[in-house]
Order: sequence, then C-alpha cells, then structure tokens
Amino acid sequence: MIQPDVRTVELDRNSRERLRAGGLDYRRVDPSDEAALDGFIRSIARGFIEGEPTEQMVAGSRPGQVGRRLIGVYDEASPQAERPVATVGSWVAPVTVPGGELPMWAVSEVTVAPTHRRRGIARAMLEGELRAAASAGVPIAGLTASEATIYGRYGFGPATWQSRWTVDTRRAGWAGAEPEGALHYLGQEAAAEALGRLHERTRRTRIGDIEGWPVRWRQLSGAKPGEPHGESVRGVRYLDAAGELRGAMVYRIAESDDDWARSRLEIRHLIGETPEARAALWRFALQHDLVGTVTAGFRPVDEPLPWLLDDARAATRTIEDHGWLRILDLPAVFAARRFAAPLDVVLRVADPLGFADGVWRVEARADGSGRATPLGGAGAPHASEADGSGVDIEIGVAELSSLYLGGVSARSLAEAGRLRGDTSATRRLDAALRIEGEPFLSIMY
Ligand SMILES: CC(=O)SCCNC(=O)CCNC(=O)[C@H](O)C(C)(C)COP(=O)(O)OP(=O)(O)OC[C@H]1O[C@@H](n2cnc3c(N)ncnc32)[C@H](O)[C@@H]1OP(=O)(O)O
Repeated sequence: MIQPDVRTVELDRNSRERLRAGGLDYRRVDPSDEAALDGFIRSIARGFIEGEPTEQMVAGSRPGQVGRRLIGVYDEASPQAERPVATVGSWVAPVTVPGGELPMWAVSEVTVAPTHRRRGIARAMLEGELRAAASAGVPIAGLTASEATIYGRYGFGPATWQSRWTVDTRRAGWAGAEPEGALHYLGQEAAAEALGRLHERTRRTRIGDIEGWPVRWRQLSGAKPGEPHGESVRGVRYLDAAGELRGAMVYRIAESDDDWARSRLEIRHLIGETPEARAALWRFALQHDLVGTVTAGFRPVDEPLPWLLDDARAATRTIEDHGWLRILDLPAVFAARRFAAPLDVVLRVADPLGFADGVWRVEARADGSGRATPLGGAGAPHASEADGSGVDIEIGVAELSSLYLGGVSARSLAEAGRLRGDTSATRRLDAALRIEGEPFLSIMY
C-alpha cells in the first residue's frame, strides 16, 4: 500500500491563487515552529467553538499534529498574525474496505473563523486537499463531519453510521452469558495503550475503520493534558479465561444532583476483540452501582446490545452518519475491494471536480475480484464518449462513495431519486457490493 509523506505533497496552486486574490495567504504550517503550530492549534479550538486553550492544552495537542500536513490561511490585516483565519490538517491512513485496505487521505481540523465565513475559504481548502490527494496517487479521501450539510458538495458521501445508545439500567437486566474472564482497572496511560493495541489488532475486521494514533487514545482515556473532564475518566480491561487481553473501556460517571443512585455512566470508548469481551464490558457498565443511565456513542449499528438485555426497550438509540468517503481514483478503489456476486454494469458517474467523472464499466468475477474500466478509450473518460444507451445507472460521485463500502443500498438511493437506473441493474449492484454485517468506523478523526 503506497503511503506518501503528506508533508511533502505540493500545495495546490489553484487554491493558493484563489485565496491570494482575496488577500489571503494559503501556506503550510511548520510544526517545528512552535509559535506557528500553537497559533494553528488555537485557531482550531476557536473554530470548533471551544474556549481559549490553556498552555497545558496546547502542549497536549502538539504531538497529535506530528506527521500531518497542516495548512493555515492567513489574513495579513489581522492583529493576530500568527493565528490563521482558516485551518485544515490531513494525513494518509489505511481504511478497511471489503477484502482489504486502501490508503485514505484523511481530512480534519477544517475551520474557518466566523469573521471570514462564507467567502469560499473552506471550498478552496477542500478542493486543494482533494487535488493534493489525487496528485499523490491516494485513491480515496475521508472525513468525519461536524454537520451533514457541508461535504456532499465536494463529492463526499456518508458510508458508515454510528449508534448512540441510552440505556435505563433499572429496566435493562442482563440476558447475556456470565463472562468467564476478569475485569481490572487501568491507569489512564495504560488504558490508552490497551485501546491502541486492541484497535490495531482488530481494525481490519471492521469495514470502514481506519488506523488510530496515540493522541486519540490518550484523549479518550483522559491522559491527554487539559482534556475536558479528563480527570474523571476511568479505564478497565477485560482478560479472557486464558488471561489474554481481549477488551478495554474508558468511561466517566456524571453524578446525579438529586439522586446519587441515578448517576450517568458515559462510555467514551469500548473495544472488544471478541463478542464475549464486548458483552462483559457492557455488563460492567450496566451493572455499575449508583448508575441509572448508561450512554455510549460511536457504536456499530448492528451491535447486539438489545439481545443482551432482559428488557430490550430499556435501550434506545439514535443513528447518525459517521464516516464520509470520497472516491478519487475509481479504477483503484474498485480493484481494491472484493465483490459478493458477479457483476457487469455501466455507470455514468457525475463528478463536478472531475476525478471520477465519466462512463465506467464495473465488472466483478465469481472469485470476488473486480475492476472498473473507462468506456470510450484510454485516458480521462467523458460521459459524451459513451452513447448513453449502454448506461445502466447514472449516479453522482458522492452517492457512489456512499455505496462503496457496502453499507448503503442502491435501491434506497434509487427510491430517494439519488441515482437513476433500472431495477435489475440496482439489484445486481446491491448483490455485488453486499458485505457481511454493517460497516463501522469506531473513532472520530
Ligand atoms: C472534517 C472536519 O473537520 S468537519 C468540521 C467542519 N468545521 C466546523 O464545523 C467548524 C465551524 N464551521 C466552520 O468553520 C465553517 O463554517 C465551515 C468550515 C463549515 C465552512 O467554511 P466557509 O469558508 O464559510 O465555507 P465556504 O464559504 O467555502 O462555503 C462553501 C459552500 O459550503 C456551504 N456551507 C458552508 N458551511 C456550511 C454549513 N455549515 N452548512 C451548510 N452549507 C455550508 C456554503 O453555503 C457554500 O455553498 P456553495 O458552494 O454551494 O455556494
């Protein structure tokens, strides 16, 4: 798997010139220049409507920026010259796809100062990231979004979903097995280490998940300096009957003001290598003394939680989009995944930014391998090169990116008018893209 050093990928000239025409300087942030890095970190906090970070919080955030491509947009008229008015950070992370993994250009830390909003700065930065990724040969981009309304216009589509659970522990009971292993408390650093180890051991089993990084685990375990409520985060591990580490969980308890016995236990992260470990950690949370409610976000939509309870209605949930993907190199992404059924369809893909635009024949063989080839000859294909009569499905690149992992059905998109195609073609596409279980991205990035 190619994994280019994102820090050396050139800045996009088109975006730089567009921003310069508006009096703004689009440039790399050098992480070895502490003042520049701290200004970048402080601008991100402001953009995400946080208060001004303390020195300790800034110091705690620095290690997470190492190895990333950091870009700031600077307004020379600003009295705070070291603080960019817009930020974006990116890196390449492997993402699990059906039957393998792909290098993914992860886009994060997208902020534009409220003083500079809605003048095209985010668009210039996003387009700049996508062109940089394509120029580096990275076939797909991904992000997690603060709002579901922002990224479709750049060709990103939601591809994984998360459940957010709220469980009334008085009603829930426990219908699962008694765990055979053991639970132990861990210090925050040890909990971060266990989360990272378990994540790395298991992420390839979760379609849509990506590689993690140490600061993410330290943030979740409360070990990152300045983490809000960090001091109240606790960690536990689960060892199976043979003494092997199989699971870990970090959580905090928010006391109830009016009834101690109804405090709320918030699961910040729960990871288990086996169903037994996951069940044991859920059981620990649900049976915790003095807790009336357990909440957990970033959980898979097919988690068997209701089946572990005496009263399934004690657990309520909301489901939300979580991981967004954006196909850049269509032949590369279709060659990288496995297919569940043979396929031969012609897609007309609309991509306003050009990367995947054109007419493509997507084929899959009985052995699970597949490919996408441009119709109308070599080189960049254009819709006009096919006569149109052979096209089975017309689809936008955002919708195709949603379909790619197998967690979205072409039939649903067709019913919603988000693609056009006859029923037989959408059925064949669904059969070929189908996966076992639901895709699941377990972290924010
Ligand atoms: C991957 C991540 O990091 S997710 C985090 C995203 N960041 C945040 O939520 C922090 C708070 N918000 C912000 O910083 C900014 O409002 C941003 C980054 C969302 C948008 O920045 P702006 O520079 O104002 O956006 P820009 O002017 O380039 O707008 C581009 C397009 O997006 C639209 N748009 C921008 N923000 C939003 C939004 N929040 N909801 C819906 N549409 C939006 C604009 O209307 C415009 O549409 P058009 O091109 O179809 O006319």
